Order: sequence, then C-alpha cells, then structure tokens
Amino acid sequence: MSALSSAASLVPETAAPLVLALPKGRILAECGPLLQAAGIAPAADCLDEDSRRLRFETNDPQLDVVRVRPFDVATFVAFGAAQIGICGADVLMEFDYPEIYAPLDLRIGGCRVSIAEPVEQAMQDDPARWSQVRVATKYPNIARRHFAARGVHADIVHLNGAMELAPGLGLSRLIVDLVQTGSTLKANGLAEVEVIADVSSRLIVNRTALKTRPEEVSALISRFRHALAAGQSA
Ligand SMILES: Nc1ncnc2c1ncn2[C@@H]1O[C@H](COP(=O)(O)OP(=O)(O)OP(=O)(O)O)[C@@H](O)[C@H]1O
Ligand SMILES: O=P(O)(O)OC[C@H]1O[C@H](OP(=O)(O)OP(=O)(O)O)[C@H](O)[C@@H]1O
Repeated sequence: MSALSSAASLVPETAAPLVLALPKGRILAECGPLLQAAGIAPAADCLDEDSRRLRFETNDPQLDVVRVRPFDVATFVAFGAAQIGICGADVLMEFDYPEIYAPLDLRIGGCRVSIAEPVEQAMQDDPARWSQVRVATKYPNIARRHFAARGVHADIVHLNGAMELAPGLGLSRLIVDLVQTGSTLKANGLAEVEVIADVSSRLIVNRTALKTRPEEVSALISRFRHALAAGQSA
C-alpha cells in the first residue's frame, strides 16, 4: 500500500447530507409549521415559491431540502436522489413505487380522489350500470385500477390539469380528480359521484437509505413523529 493511499484511508469519510424533497404548490405552505415542529429550519427562501433556487441548506449541516413538483417527490425518493420526502397519498397510489416506505400520515393536504360527471348526467346515471366509460384524469393508473376492480372497461384520456373541462367538450364522460371543498367541480357544472380514496400527505422514505443510513434516516422519521404527537397534544 502506498503512503498516499494508507494516509487517505485514515481520513474519516463524511457522508453527503441527506436530502428531503418537498412538494411545490399548495402543500408547501402546510409543510412550514411541520418542519418547524420537527426542528428543521431550511434557508428562508425555501418556502418562498418566487425563489428560483431549488436546493436549500438547513440548520442541520447533514440535511438539505429540495423543492420539486408534487408528482416528482415520489420519483426523487424512489430513485434515492432524495432519501426522504413529503408527498400526497394520491401520488403514491398512482406510482406505487416498491422502493418507497411511507411510515407517517402527516395529516396535511387533506382531499379525496373522486369520480365526477356533469350534474344533469349524474341525475340520470346509475354508476352500477357502467360497463364501458371514457375517463379524463391526471391519475391514469388509479383510474384504470379502480374501474377494473369494478368490472368496468375504462378508456383513459391522460391530462395534466383542467380535467373539469373534458366532459363538456366531449373528451370524456367522466373525470377522476382531486376534490377538497368541491368548489372547482361546482364552478364547472360537475357532481362528485364516487369517492375512490381519501388523501393526505405522507412522509416517505427510500427503503435502501433506511438500510444504508439507518440511524440518520430513523432519527429524521422520529423528529416528524414527535412533531405530529406534539401537534396532537397542543
Ligand atoms: N384541492 C386540494 N386540496 C388539498 N390537497 C390537495 C388539493 N389538490 C391537491 N392536493 C394535494 O396537493 C398535492 C399537490 O397538489 P398541487 O395542486 O399543488 O400540485 P399540482 O397542481 O398537482 O402540481 P403541478 O403544478 O406539478 O401540476 C396533490 O398531490 C394532493 O396530494
Ligand atoms: O374541491 P376543490 O377545493 O375545488 O379542489 C379541487 C381542485 O384542486 C386541485 O387543483 P389545483 O388547484 O391544484 O390545480 P391543478 O389544476 O393544477 O391541479 C384539483 O385538481 C381540483 O381542480
């Protein structure tokens, strides 16, 4: 062994900081108090959607935060680019990544994935009689699985937003989308006819990271668990 390589082997290896992936958009604001309760303080511009930065340091030198699109949180964590993340259960259901472990319901981002159709159509329609339907949705896998389980053949039209327009424009008979207050459906003349699943945001973890960096990852999960318990008792 050369002098150089034996000296190098004496230097302790510093692991790269863990990466926590947060979703841009409506859940981001709800993440703020939760992070604070967990003792995680990202750089001030992290929760500011106007900031063009995507990666932020935190008060813990061994933890960075990245801000990505909600659907991409699951992908970053599944591939181990981020070890931990916050993600809607809708996204987890859609991708069903085996690499992701979701230990905690964070009780934020509450809504549901539902089937909706035009109000006048809903008044005459009997969902029990559906045999073949065209469905517009941002959730093709959830929709396909749900209709298949009901024995209904679903032709899926995959959209990335504004699903509510689809029935009125003849693109589909039904939509599958998120509903919270119901005001978007109402404003577009649609009625919710079936709830597929209730949704809230989850803490998600890459299963490999849990094995390769067990102490750090488990400590982070514990911080969120305690933050939730403190929130409950407050
Ligand atoms: N109306 C809602 N009420 C509560 N939570 C919601 C609602 N809509 C979405 N969510 C939750 O917030 C997550 C992100 O939703 P948001 O609408 O901010 O992003 P998006 O529009 O899907 O993202 P993108 O900008 O990438 O298209 C969803 O995956 C879901 O878990
Ligand atoms: O029942 P409500 O309270 O009206 O919420 C439901 C709306 O919220 C989500 O859209 P979002 O505002 O996230 O916009 P999007 O079209 O980008 O998904 C969802 O896609 C619905 O359109």
